[in-house]
Amino acid sequence: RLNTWESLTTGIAQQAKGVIAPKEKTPFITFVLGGPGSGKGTQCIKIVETFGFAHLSAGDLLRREIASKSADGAMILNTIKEGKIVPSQVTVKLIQKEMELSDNHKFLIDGFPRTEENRVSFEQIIGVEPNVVLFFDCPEEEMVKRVLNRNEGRVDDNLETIKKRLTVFQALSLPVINYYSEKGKLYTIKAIGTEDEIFEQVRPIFAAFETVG
Ligand SMILES: Nc1ncnc2c1ncn2[C@@H]1O[C@H](COP(=O)(O)OP(=O)(O)OP(=O)(O)O)[C@@H](O)[C@H]1O
Ligand SMILES: Nc1ccn([C@@H]2O[C@H](COP(=O)(O)O)[C@@H](O)[C@H]2O)c(=O)n1
Ligand SMILES: [Mg+2]
Repeated sequence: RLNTWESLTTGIAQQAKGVIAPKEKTPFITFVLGGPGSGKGTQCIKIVETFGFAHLSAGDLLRREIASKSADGAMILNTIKEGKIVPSQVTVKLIQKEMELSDNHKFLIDGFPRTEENRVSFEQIIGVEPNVVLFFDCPEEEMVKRVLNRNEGRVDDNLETIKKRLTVFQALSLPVINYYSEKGKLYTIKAIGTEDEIFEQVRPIFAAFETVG
């Protein structure tokens, strides 16, 4: 059985949808990592505006599942309330669907992979590795302050859940960050200062890839 990218590039997924042309361009995948409130989503908006990526936020896709009252919705809601990680199969399928529907070949995958299990599952199902991994490195105190001020009505933006999310980040997400560091794919951003100051650290990373082609 072909993985997602093999079927996209051979045109099988498109033909099934009634679209004839296969995807012509090699995918360019960026994983966007960092603790809760480190500014991933905020910087992704700027990257999309400047470099024309498609933004896929794993958290947003999961929240959309809850809102649509899908079969997994209740399980996802409970998991997010607890600050835990949703089974990889569920999250990767949501990302897969968005990638297949997109006309873009440049993807910013925000808040994923959160665990080694997420990472391996993506490699197996999607069949590609990231080109770039961004890590927004932010002090815990600042992350807590930002999340508590976010005011978007998220069920996990309260002190109790934030503490759990920080523990999960340390225990399960840092190993993923270390993995990509060892592979030479990690770009660490000092995620303090104004949004614009932080973006000035991000910009040259993608600018360098633009000139390479
Ligand atoms: N540089 C910054 N300085 C101060 N506040 C910021 C900065 N960047 C983002 N924020 C604010 O901090 C909050 C969290 O930012 P954002 O939602 O981008 O974080 P995130 O990493 O996506 O978090 P989560 O993992 O919880 O989704 C938002 O209210 C955002 O407006
Ligand atoms: N790969 C992921 C990403 C997110 N979750 C769950 O969603 C919560 C919110 O995610 P944000 O990226 O918007 O902060 C997160 O705390 C997890 O509960 C997940 O399970 N797997
Ligand atoms: Mg976010």
